[in-house]
Amino acid sequence: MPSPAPARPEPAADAPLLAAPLLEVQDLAKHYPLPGRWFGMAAGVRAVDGVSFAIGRQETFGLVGESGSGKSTIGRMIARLIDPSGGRIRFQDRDWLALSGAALRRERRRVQMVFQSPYASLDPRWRVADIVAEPLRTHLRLPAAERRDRVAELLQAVGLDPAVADRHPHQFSGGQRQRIGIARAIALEPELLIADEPVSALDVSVQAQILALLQEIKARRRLSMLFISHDLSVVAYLCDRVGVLYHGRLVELAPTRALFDAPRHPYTRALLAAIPGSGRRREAAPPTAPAGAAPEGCAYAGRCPHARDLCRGAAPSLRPDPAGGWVACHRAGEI
Ligand SMILES: Nc1ncnc2c1ncn2[C@@H]1O[C@H](COP(=O)(O)OP(=O)(O)OP(=O)(O)O)[C@@H](O)[C@H]1O
Repeated sequence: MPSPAPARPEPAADAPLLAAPLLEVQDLAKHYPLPGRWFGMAAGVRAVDGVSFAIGRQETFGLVGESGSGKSTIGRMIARLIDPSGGRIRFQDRDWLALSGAALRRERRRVQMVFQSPYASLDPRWRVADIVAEPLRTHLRLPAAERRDRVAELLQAVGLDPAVADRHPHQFSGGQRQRIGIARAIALEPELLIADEPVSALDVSVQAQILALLQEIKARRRLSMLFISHDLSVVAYLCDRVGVLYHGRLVELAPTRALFDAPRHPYTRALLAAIPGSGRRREAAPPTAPAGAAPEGCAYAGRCPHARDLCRGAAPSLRPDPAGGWVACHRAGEI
């Protein structure tokens, strides 16, 4: 018999949503069964587990967490590249998960992704012009001459000379390739850009340039952005608010400044302390997200210096914090 899913805490009724958001994610989940086992949820990986947040118009929302915490899975579910196991996504007040077939193909242009690796995400056989023009051809069916003009415009918008349109990706540096990826992502004038670790494969020297480009494009085109990163210092530069993920769950969500000035969750504190030169005292071992099924209690209890029996027995839900953010910690009020 497949084992039943263990009881999960209900999300707080007043989960961190906004008055008139562009995107609203509620109780989102993605569970993967472990290979060779019965498909009982308890036996699988809870890659994402009951995540709720919203992104406002022209807001940049950061999702931060260690490798394996579920960041990319959330981004890919919002972009409709993979289907959730549960939960709801509303985009512009519409049921985003109800879209299928032609309607999905038509609507998904509103949400576009910039991927981590500018090496893997660009087909080496294609010319830059074809890479950037591809969404224009398939979604808008623009005639060739208009496509050429539009490609030139897009290359300029990302700081590239339109004369490079005839070259192939291998003729560019990593930073330039990421610019090409950004040009392709904005070609259809999306309303939400999902940037999944867009600078982590790049040399440190070019990371700042790409972040500045994303910031400029976001402001000029009045986009909203979901910015995914394992690096809190990068998130601090770009994001208005930040959600901290641990083991598939949001453990803290707050305006960026508040999160950095007064982190509430012990995991957020550990992440901040791990930033070189942060001057923060380390409270626990460097944070790494454990693989496998979450324990019944708080997933962070095993490495949390503040954990008590309560933390090991029941998972805390995300609750509003008097300081203005949201935190999922039984002891947030005491520590
Ligand atoms: N197709 C899949 N089948 C099984 N497990 C998966 C699959 N995709 C992701 N996972 C698991 O889901 C969890 C979350 O993965 P995800 O890639 O979303 O994390 P992440 O925070 O983006 O990490 P990274 O930065 O390393 O990509 C991980 O434990 C991962 O192994």
